[in-house]
Amino acid sequence: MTRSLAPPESDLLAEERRVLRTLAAALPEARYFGRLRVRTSAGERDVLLADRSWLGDELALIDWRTAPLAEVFFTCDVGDDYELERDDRLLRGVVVRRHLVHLRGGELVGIDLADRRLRRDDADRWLADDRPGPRLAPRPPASRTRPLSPARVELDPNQRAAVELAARRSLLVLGEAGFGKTTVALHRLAFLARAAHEARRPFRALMLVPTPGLQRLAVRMLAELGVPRVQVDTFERWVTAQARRLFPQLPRRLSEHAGPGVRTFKRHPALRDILPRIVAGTAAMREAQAGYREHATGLRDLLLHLYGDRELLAEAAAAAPDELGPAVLSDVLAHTKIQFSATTERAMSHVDAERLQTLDGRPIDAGTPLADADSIDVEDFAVLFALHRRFTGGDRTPHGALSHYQHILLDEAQELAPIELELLARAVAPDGTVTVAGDERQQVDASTAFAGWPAVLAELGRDDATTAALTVSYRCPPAIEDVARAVLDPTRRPRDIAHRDHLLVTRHDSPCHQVAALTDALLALTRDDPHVHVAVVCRHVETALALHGALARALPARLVVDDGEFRFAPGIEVTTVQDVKGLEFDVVVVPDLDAATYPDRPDARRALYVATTRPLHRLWLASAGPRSPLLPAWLSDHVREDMSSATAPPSERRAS
Ligand SMILES: Nc1ncnc2c1ncn2[C@@H]1O[C@H](COP(=O)(O)OP(=O)(O)OP(=O)(O)O)[C@@H](O)[C@H]1O
Repeated sequence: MTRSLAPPESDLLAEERRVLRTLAAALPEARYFGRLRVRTSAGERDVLLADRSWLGDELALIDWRTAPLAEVFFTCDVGDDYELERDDRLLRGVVVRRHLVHLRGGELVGIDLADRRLRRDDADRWLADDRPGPRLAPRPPASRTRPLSPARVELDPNQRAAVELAARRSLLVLGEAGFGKTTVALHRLAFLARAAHEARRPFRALMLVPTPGLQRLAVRMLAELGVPRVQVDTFERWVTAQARRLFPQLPRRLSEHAGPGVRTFKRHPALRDILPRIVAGTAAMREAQAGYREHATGLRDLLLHLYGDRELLAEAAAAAPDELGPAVLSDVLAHTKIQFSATTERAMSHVDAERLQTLDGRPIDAGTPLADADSIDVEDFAVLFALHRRFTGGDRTPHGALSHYQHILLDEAQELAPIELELLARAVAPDGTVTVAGDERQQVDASTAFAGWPAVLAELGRDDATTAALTVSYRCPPAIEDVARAVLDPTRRPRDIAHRDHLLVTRHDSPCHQVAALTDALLALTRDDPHVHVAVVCRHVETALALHGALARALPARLVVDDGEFRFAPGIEVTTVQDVKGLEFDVVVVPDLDAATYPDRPDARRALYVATTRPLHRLWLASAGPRSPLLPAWLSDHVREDMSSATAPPSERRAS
């Protein structure tokens, strides 16, 4: 309902205008997002939420991201008592006012109270709307039961045919997100394990997934399916263990500070093309052998010849100039130089070991550019196996042989590089088979150059694999699926925008406004639907860290980045696109749908596709600032705009 302002609301408006005038007089460029008035034993005072701190005679700005009083703003309502610990003192008070403000061109255009918005309309009148902030509709009680575990679902005929394919055949499982690829692949594994058991054949299986989160989920599902003795790992962990066993002389330290170009180069097919040059011996290798150079040609030194030889790198880069530009080569050369320098501990091995630790007990190089000295990259292991194979014709060393499996299941296989697939092909036992599950639309590792499924099968030596294309969607409601498909293909029209409850699209005046809206909406949702599992999925780790810091002041939100420690249970988890591959949640919030985070580029489309295809029930797309061009055009009418972006101030409208 919209109405004129009641007298107390008019008083509040006048008060807010005074605050704004006072601030403008003291700091003409300053802006603020909200006001908190507290009463303490020293009297009442106002603080303004801004993006910096400042203390004036009558007003104080506090940084909304870090100030302790900002926590009071996000966690308390008007009338609430609060207590803050600061410098061993307890600060107590009562919240007297708490509201967000909307400014445009320095003019006040709106004030958001807990249950109302005061706003200036097109004719310059101030009105009050009974409008709470954006809300996610709770799931209907009937759909609150946990979805069936993939281990317990009734397979459809298409899925069953794939699962029960003759045991000697390899399988490629394709389909859009949520069509049951992982489900089919796991059931296939169970089917093969049973068949081997019945035939009294040995059955050793390996399942590789891209993230620790999916690894944990897969382990659970395999236990539910009753499949014993399957090793589930990420490729990185598996290859590290294999390399450590077969090449124990390699450096123990894994690098932590390689530039982004290093991973791209080391996983790129063009790198493989120059390996024969190392096998034949480069000029530098011949000089080393002749004793003119310091380095011998031990296995690891081959990496120095491979990555430290500018001419050889340039030769590889010439084959893929778009992906392996000068920045990539500089990253590789600089990183190689550091990796092959001695650590300070080694260079100063004559000094007492204890004196080579920092005060907090860390190695003296930690946190310095030398931190990666004498280290190896996880990507080097596949390269070393490839070199070793090219030199010796096999995968055996004096320390053992590459492990072999009767079955290898590769989930999310679109992320694997050719040199990794080449190694995995050799890990399949002579009578073994492979299941490959994947979706090229979900390829998000920026260092992978995906060359298509025929190329993947060829690398694995499985051109004869049977392809199962899954066609039934099981995870996302149609309204969400339509959004996800249109993210990939903007010409796709929605089948169904009737189910509005499934979707919420908002744009906020600032990150502070956005955090306030997310906090309020998630608190309301978890109150109405206590068993809901929510993921806030950011594209970048830095955003996840910052947003978690802001949300965790008011909500029991957990941060899950890199370690895959999802609870798979009710709660709120702040995470990244990379971490949620293959997973699903009741509700997904994409909080960074802005133009800088999701520009009109294929990699951004794929990342957004992954994020938008995780929800079982609700999807909230939110942004502060210019909206991403990837938001489907037909959704524009459904965006709930914050004040300033929706209403130009009268002065601007008159001018235009
Ligand atoms: N036949 C089925 N009946 C009911 N539910 C199913 C069926 N097959 C799969 N599901 C459910 O669909 C959801 C998605 O399945 P799954 O994770 O296997 O899909 P996916 O294709 O691997 O997805 P992604 O590409 O996102 O990894 C899961 O909740 C799973 O339990």
